[in-house]
Amino acid sequence: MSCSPPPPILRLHPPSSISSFSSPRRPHLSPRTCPWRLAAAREMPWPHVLTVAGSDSSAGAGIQADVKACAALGAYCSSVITAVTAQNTAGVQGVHLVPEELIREQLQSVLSDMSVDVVKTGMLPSAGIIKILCESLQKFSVKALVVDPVMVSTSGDSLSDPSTLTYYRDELFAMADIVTPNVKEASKLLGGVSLHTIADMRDAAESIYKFGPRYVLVKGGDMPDSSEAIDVFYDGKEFVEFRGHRIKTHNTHGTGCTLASSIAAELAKGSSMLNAVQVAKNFVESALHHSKDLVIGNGPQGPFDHLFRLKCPPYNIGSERRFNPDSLFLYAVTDSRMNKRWGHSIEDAVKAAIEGGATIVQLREKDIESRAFLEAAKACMDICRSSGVPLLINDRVDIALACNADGVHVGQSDISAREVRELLGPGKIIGVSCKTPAQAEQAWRDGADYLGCGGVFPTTTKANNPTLGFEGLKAVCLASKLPVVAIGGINATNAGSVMELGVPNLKGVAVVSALFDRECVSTETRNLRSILTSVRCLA
Ligand SMILES: Cc1ncc(COP(=O)(O)OP(=O)(O)O)c(N)n1
Ligand SMILES: Cc1ncsc1CCOP(=O)(O)O
Ligand SMILES: [Mg+2]
Repeated sequence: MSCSPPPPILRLHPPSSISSFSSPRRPHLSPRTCPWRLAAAREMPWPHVLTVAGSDSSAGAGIQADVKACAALGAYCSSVITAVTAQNTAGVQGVHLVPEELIREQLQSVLSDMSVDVVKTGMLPSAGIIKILCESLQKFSVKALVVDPVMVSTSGDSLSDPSTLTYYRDELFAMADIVTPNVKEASKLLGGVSLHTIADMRDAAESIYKFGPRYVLVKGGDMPDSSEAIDVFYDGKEFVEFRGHRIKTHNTHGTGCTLASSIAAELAKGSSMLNAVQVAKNFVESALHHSKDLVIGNGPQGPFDHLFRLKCPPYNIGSERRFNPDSLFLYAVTDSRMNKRWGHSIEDAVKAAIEGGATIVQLREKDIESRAFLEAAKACMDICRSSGVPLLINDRVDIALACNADGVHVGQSDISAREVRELLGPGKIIGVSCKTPAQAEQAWRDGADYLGCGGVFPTTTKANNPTLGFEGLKAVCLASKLPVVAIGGINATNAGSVMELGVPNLKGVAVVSALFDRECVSTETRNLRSILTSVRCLA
């Protein structure tokens, strides 16, 4: 690892340059002085995040992003403003620090009165401000502390004094539940090491963990040359890689603040840390995807729309896991007969497929009793959640409900997609097998998220299944706006030719025997993935 050059230092106006407005002092409210408010809080508690951060005049990042993200995820967000920045889509033009006494006062006002669940920190520009925050956190206990060590803006401008480094490392991190540096911030925290690989990110997470937080998330969104945005999560024992799709957009201003405040919102709602990070990643990815074409400002980096769900079809509102059609890229569909043949458990087979790069998994277990199926499905859900890979259940809505799977895949002779939607609710993924344009039209009307189309080639995995060939596949794709995954007889020899059809809504291939009727599932999956990736790169 080599050292990277320091970012440019921006002028930070000293606190003395700000005139502080003095108002007549009123006592801080407490349940004792205001008992009727405690009764109201008991009736309807609202998950509450307090953000301690800087104001961003362009409203893409900072306090403004935190308030919008929490609102979108259903948490109340109060704010303690540490600095006022002048910035736009071109960068940061100025920074004024709020006087320390007023920061202390804001903290006291909110924490003494408002039953804060989680504190999330953003821009903490001076060592004095970090000290005041630590004192307040010692005085008022909260459920969790999320520290986003904002030091450099995405435009490369410095947002904190170098003296804060020691206070972050020695004081604040020890109180934090999670610390969420990006690679530049991780590098700064660790004295300038440069991070180029996932292995470097793991090392950095381990080193930052030693400063005392319970969890570390090193964000890899800035790592170059990858179709995936990989974040490394570390709990002191194990690493989890959160893989997201890299959205092609210039509207990324405020992603770090949004991710951290979304984690805080989910924790305030009662999530586990791993689940909070997963929901936050999905939320940011969806917001970026929905804001790809926004034009706000003339600079190189625009804001995105935190409230994108207000514009989504009703069945998507409130869903925690939005379906990303790109996840159909390499769809692994299990088969217990094949697993038995090779002595694999369902869990081991799913683990191996994910290790090899499967982007979505379906449990298609035709010969298994319900109780055993549910046990396996629950174990597979844990495996898939911790890798950020969606898990669907074939045919069995009851099993999907019982294990809280991400969705269900049904065919023409199964329960209809409309009824599945009724049962599963708005946030789940529903796939429907279609062989004709008329079936594709019906699936869309019924609220399906994607179509499975095949058999494209002859297969022995599914009996009496007519072969459609490329013509049948293309006819279904062209008849629908829904994303399509091709299935049936697809293997390493012919997968490339399927993707080379170049139909825009054909998003990937679903495969059973070429992955699972094999000794080494991870090797077969890895091989197929690299074939698909090379076709995509050429397209
Ligand atoms: C991705 C995908 N596409 C198609 C199918 C086939 O579903 P169906 O027609 O219901 O047949 P069975 O799989 O239930 O035998 C699928 N499972 N997955
Ligand atoms: C479930 C299904 N639906 C259409 S073809 C098929 C079987 C695909 O299995 P394989 O990938 O082994 O050909
Ligand atoms: Mg079926």
